[in-house]
Amino acid sequence: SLYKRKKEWQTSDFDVGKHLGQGKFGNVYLAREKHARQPVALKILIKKELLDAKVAKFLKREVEIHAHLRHPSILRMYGYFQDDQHVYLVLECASQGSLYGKLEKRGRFDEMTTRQCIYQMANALSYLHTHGIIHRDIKPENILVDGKGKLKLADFGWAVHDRRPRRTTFCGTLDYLPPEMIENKTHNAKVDVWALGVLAYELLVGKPPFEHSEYGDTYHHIVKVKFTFPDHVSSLARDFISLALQYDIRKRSHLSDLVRHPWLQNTFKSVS
Ligand SMILES: Nc1ncnc(NCCc2cnc(NC(=O)Nc3cccc(C(F)(F)F)c3)s2)c1Br
Repeated sequence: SLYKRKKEWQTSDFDVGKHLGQGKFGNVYLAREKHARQPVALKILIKKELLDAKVAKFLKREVEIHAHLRHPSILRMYGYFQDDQHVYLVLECASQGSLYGKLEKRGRFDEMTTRQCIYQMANALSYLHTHGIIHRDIKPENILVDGKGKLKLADFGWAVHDRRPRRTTFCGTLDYLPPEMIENKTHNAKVDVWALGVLAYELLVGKPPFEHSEYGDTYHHIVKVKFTFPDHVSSLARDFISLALQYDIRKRSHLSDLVRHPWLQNTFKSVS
């Protein structure tokens, strides 16, 4: 099987099939590894683009982190290989695509579906934090759905082994960033707790809590933690989300407390 392979993979070990998705630095294809006859997702990255964008070291760190992770709610990275133009990531295939795609189609999820999603992601994050890893990029685009409707956290492009607070700069959407990151203060694993609160809100409501057309307005609403719930959101869901969206990281719940929150109790773990 994929686990017991001896030598390095090469492209001839795979039959490449349909295009699954377009990522920031390359495309993802459905592929079959010829010997194990197992479907995988093959992410093909263009070396020149990685070098031009100066992200090669991030990718190296991601592979080192991701390849060693084993958890039912984390997308497996079986390995990687390269040739002169490309880097290939050999990934578990999530046949139902991304949670982003499902959310876009449905508009928003009901509470039961949302609770199942958040329960699985809270456990995946708890596993990461126990291993000293912060994901730092939790959002529906980075959460995939397998054939049985189980969620798989993916894309550890921004993940870090972080045992000490560090400074970093971000580009891209602010929606999921906590105050301490956009105010460029030190940050820690609690950034993922904040993002889990944003995720729970977005799945229930259909858009993230601080979304505004102007960057400046989003910034202002995040640092003031200014958001409102539509009437249909239950009081238990509001309580859960409010515990995660705390400005002060000392007041922001630990994941270990959130996984025990009444809102997440006895969820039956799959997304229809
Ligand atoms: N149906 C599907 N089933 C399985 N997978 C699918 N898509 C791939 C999901 C990913 C998992 N892991 C990833 N990792 C990276 O992309 N890493 C990456 C890439 C470039 C630069 C960098 C960095 F250098 F910036 F960090 C880091 S993409 C799909 Br659609």
